[in-house]
Amino acid sequence: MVTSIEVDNVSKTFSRHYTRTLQQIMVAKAKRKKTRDTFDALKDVSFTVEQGEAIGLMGLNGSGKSTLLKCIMGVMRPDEGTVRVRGRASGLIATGAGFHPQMTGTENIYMNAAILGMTAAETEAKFDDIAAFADVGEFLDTPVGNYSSGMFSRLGFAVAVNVDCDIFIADEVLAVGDQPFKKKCMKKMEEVRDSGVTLFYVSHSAGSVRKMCERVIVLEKGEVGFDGKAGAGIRYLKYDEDEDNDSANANDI
Ligand SMILES: Nc1ncnc2c1ncn2[C@@H]1O[C@H](COP(=O)(O)OP(=O)(O)OP(=O)(O)O)[C@@H](O)[C@H]1O
Repeated sequence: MVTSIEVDNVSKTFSRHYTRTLQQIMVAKAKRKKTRDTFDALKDVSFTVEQGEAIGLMGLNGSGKSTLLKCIMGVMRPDEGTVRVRGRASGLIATGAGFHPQMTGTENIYMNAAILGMTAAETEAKFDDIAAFADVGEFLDTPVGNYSSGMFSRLGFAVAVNVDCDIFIADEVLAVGDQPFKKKCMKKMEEVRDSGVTLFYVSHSAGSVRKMCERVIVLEKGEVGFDGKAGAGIRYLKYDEDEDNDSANANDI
């Protein structure tokens, strides 16, 4: 077994501001109220992932999933602890992240691919596949600032999934796509997973996590609450009650 990701005692603290203007700060200070404080988005998170594992990262809103994935992707540094990643990581952390609104879809494909570590020649070779997967038609030649959120998601996923990578991260990428696109993404992610790439899949859909992942990590207020078999993780979260609703979608996608 080859270790793909090693997250070791990772903590990340953010500032929380209660005031925005100088006047508000003065008033708050006069009233001896706090103007800001800090909170821990990640607290002492540790786990190891073997190459080829498919992990469902789950947890309530604000539990720290995106923060953790940003640390794994290397776009954010933990305040404490270390993240070691073997190989190239690709994926989507937020819809539209890394896109420039005034550049066209085509230009953004090249820029986004470069950010994800692809050379211009690699992007050139994969361009037709990327464009076909995104399937945004003539919008490819218009500035992405005019795209709908679903179209952003299509373009971002199409680039990310065409990067030759060792780790693929999909954070809520399917939240804004339409049903045919979700189906296509799930099929593509299954292919990626089956090719031996390590997969991190963030979703609130128990059905799709069960379908995609053998292991689930649950974050609770920035801490690892559960790490084990997918079914047990979903039961731990008590998401099973929603399974009927959810599985309709999951079967669709
Ligand atoms: N750059 C930042 N500055 C300040 N606070 C932040 C920043 N990024 C995230 N947070 C906060 O950190 C906490 C964890 O956020 P994060 O986006 O990691 O949660 P999440 O589990 O991905 O949530 P969701 O399911 O809603 O996407 C939240 O309270 C969020 O407001």
